[in-house]
Amino acid sequence: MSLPLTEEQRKKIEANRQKALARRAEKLLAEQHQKPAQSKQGPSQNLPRDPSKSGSHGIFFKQQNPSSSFHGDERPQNPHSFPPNTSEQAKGMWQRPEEMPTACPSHQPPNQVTVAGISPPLANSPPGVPSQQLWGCELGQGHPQASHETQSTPFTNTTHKPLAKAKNFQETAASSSGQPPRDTELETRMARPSTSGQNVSGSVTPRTEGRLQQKAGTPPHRVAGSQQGRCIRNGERFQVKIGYNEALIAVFKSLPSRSYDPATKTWNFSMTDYGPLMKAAQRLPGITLQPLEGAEGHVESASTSSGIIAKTGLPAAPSLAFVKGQCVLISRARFEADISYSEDLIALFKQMDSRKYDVKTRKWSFLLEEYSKLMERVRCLPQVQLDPLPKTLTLAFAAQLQKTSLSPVADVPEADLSRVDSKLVSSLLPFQRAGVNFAIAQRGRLLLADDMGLGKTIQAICIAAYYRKEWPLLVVVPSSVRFTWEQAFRRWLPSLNPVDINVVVTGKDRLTDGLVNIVSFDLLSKLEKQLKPPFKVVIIDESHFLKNIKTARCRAAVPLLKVAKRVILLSGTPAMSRPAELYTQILAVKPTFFPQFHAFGLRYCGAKRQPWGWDYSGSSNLGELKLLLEEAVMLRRLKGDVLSQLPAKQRKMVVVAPGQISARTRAALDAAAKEMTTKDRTKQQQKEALILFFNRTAEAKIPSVIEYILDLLESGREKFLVFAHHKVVLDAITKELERKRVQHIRIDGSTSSADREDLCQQFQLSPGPAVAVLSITAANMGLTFSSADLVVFGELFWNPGVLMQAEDRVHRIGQSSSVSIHYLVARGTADDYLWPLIQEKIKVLGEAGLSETNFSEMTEATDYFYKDSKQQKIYDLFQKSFEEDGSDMELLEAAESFDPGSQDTGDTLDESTLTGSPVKKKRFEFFDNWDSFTSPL
Ligand SMILES: Nc1ncnc2c1ncn2[C@@H]1O[C@H](COP(=O)(O)OP(=O)(O)OP(=O)(O)O)[C@@H](O)[C@H]1O
Repeated sequence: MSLPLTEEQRKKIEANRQKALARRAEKLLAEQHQKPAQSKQGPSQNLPRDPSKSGSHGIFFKQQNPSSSFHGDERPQNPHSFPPNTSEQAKGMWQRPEEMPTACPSHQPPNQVTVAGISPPLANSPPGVPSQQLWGCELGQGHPQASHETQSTPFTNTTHKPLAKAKNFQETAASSSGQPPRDTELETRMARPSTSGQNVSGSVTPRTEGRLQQKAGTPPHRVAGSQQGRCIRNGERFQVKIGYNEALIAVFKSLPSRSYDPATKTWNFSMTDYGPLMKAAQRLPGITLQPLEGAEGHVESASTSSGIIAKTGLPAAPSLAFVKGQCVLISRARFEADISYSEDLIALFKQMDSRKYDVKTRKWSFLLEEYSKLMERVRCLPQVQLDPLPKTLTLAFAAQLQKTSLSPVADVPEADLSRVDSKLVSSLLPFQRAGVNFAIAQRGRLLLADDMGLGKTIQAICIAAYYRKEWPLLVVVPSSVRFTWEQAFRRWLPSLNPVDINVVVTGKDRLTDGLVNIVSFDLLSKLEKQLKPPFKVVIIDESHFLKNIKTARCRAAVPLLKVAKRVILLSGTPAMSRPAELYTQILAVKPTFFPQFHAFGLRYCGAKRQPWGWDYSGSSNLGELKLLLEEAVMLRRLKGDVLSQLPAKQRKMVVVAPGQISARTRAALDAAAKEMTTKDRTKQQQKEALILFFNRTAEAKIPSVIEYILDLLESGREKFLVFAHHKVVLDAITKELERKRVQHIRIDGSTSSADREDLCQQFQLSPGPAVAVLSITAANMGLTFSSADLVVFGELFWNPGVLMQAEDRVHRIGQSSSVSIHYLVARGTADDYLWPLIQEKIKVLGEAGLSETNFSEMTEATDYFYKDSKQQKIYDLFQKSFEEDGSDMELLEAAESFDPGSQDTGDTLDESTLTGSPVKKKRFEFFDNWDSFTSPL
């Protein structure tokens, strides 16, 4: 690591530089005098006035001596690329492409190096990233991982002071757009007959310099002493202090970056316009502009490159401007150079067969197969730093780079699924089959990011079943859907013996007891020790739960995923607000892509250094990130893409966790069930027992329902309806939503008709996340909530007609999407009887042609109801009770007035009941940060 230069050292270097410049000038002048004929003609007559014109004829012109003293660049030069011979300078200042070195010589003397690929001023680089030896072309070929590595090097370069200035100028120019803004009207007016844009797609607008030559349009001489002014640096811009001059003002107005400050009555410009302005000013009679301190090279460059012979009669010097930019992937086949203007660079670009110029973005792009060639040549341009594509990209797109694949979309072969249960395979929708093919082409490592409700579960089970020989399988899921997954395995893999499915319910259970082991995120981190030997096949549902690398769940899961052979991540919303959230999921699928977060952060999170450290909350190069993900990590289809393959309604039965029912509630439920089946009870007593059972079910389900709602919100579900029946359930849900500050409305029996309409509108128009908490009986008709496409039934209701009506609050005119309906069903509660009852009734209605809906076709677990004699009895009782006149009313009233706190069971719904076990409590604390991860900082 070098130390920064002292002031004294800097002065000495500058003095030596000046001496060298003077010597060089004298020498050249002497040579000019010795060749009067040639000097009469002037080198400019041997040179094309505008190198870009020549470029259009397929000739590449390259200045031979960028180390020429006159532009003030003291960087040592590559003698092979730029012969120091002065006669060469005079005659061969521009060179044909065939004369251009195609690669930088690798045998440079240590004191003669070019700086292509180096980020000056290296002294400004942020610390924290290992230093890299960057001198010399051959080092450029080594592709420092990405620009950030270069920038991050704590490196002090003793020869880069003026260059540092130039770099600063260019950084302004290379800001987000990469090119200075342009005045198209002016361009049309002032365009010279340049052919620089020929042979490219779109036309290249003439450069500012050319416009200014025409604008000024004056002979190249000056009227001495008329009007004097000077340029003053002002941050990233410069200001011109000079009295009024009409011609000069016209020049100012032609510059794209112009800005007039009425307070100081001065014009100021970005450094990109410095050269053109100085050049134009030199051509105005009577105007003398003192250049910016330390930027004399710009002036020389400006005058000489426009064909004006400097007083010394010396050949044109190259522009001192240091341009810096990066390569960015813009499609599977092409990359773009995101860099500001450089004459040499444009000439080089024009040598590429696949070049394209985009007039809108003003950027050049090329086929990936020309990437290596281009980069090799760019490395030989001393004043250009074009950062390469990250290595990860060149590996992911190796086929395109080597020209073995030019297909605009990836070719995914059809997988042989003969080893997977035919029931599953034949049920796959075409897009689901394509998803399985993609996963197998990716060797079982992918992020399946299909929109919600598109059937990620069935696809994941199919992919995992393809690798069945490598099982035991681990399935990590939010705790609210553990049992739904169990049911899905039973449904889709009939070949799997149900006893081989192990749902881990407590921290004492074994994680490896089954062939299929289903565990919640939270329990996984507790059972980490049981992960040896590691699982070879792992499914992670709602993988965005891993987005925060600091969480215990992430720390437990990521190492496991890195070593697993197959990793199937599922998420409808892999990132909700920023690319940083994707990092752990990418790491899990492709551990070698970005082993260090910093590299990912610099490229895709717009990383910025702040006084407190690095800020990775932004985003950058998102198009490229998407391409990389689609190529090698992620498959994502939106509902709209596959709508024609989807049913209008998709129902899902969600088995909610019985583990969340407290011991007291469980005892109360059992007592009520017993009461219903006890002999010699009167009808009234049985009915009372049924009401109690129903009420206790409501109470028992509250924590699971709330957890499920919060899981949905965390998963990015923006708007949905939650139907419940008991007041106590509706109250608990709204209370929790208030606590979490989630926007919501509530409509129940106490809501007036006028308010219902208002609330409905409020929900419909709400732009962000919103939940409508609705009473099944009071809000099942007359309301439209078509801005949502998901309905959750926290409770079941015995009348399927009412459920259908409730579902249709979203499934109605105005709804353009397929809607998802989730029924939350709790085992060991009244749901055991209500669910089959509902199915039975719907079946009957269907047979009578009164209902098109068949629940069992689109829901898991049709075998949910286990018919032993006791259960049958309760079921019959339910059926009878609900069919009798007036029963509904009695049950409804009982539900409305049910207050568990007033029951004589001593079982109250306090905070701890809601939040359940200590594990749950912790989980709820996690959700307290909900706001922070759903909205950008
Ligand atoms: N090919 C299919 N055949 C029958 N039912 C299907 C099929 N695909 C999906 N389903 C059903 O559609 C419903 C939604 O599927 P699933 O829960 O897997 O969606 P998802 O993509 O995981 O949604 P989310 O992101 O909301 O969890 C389920 O009830 C599922 O059984």
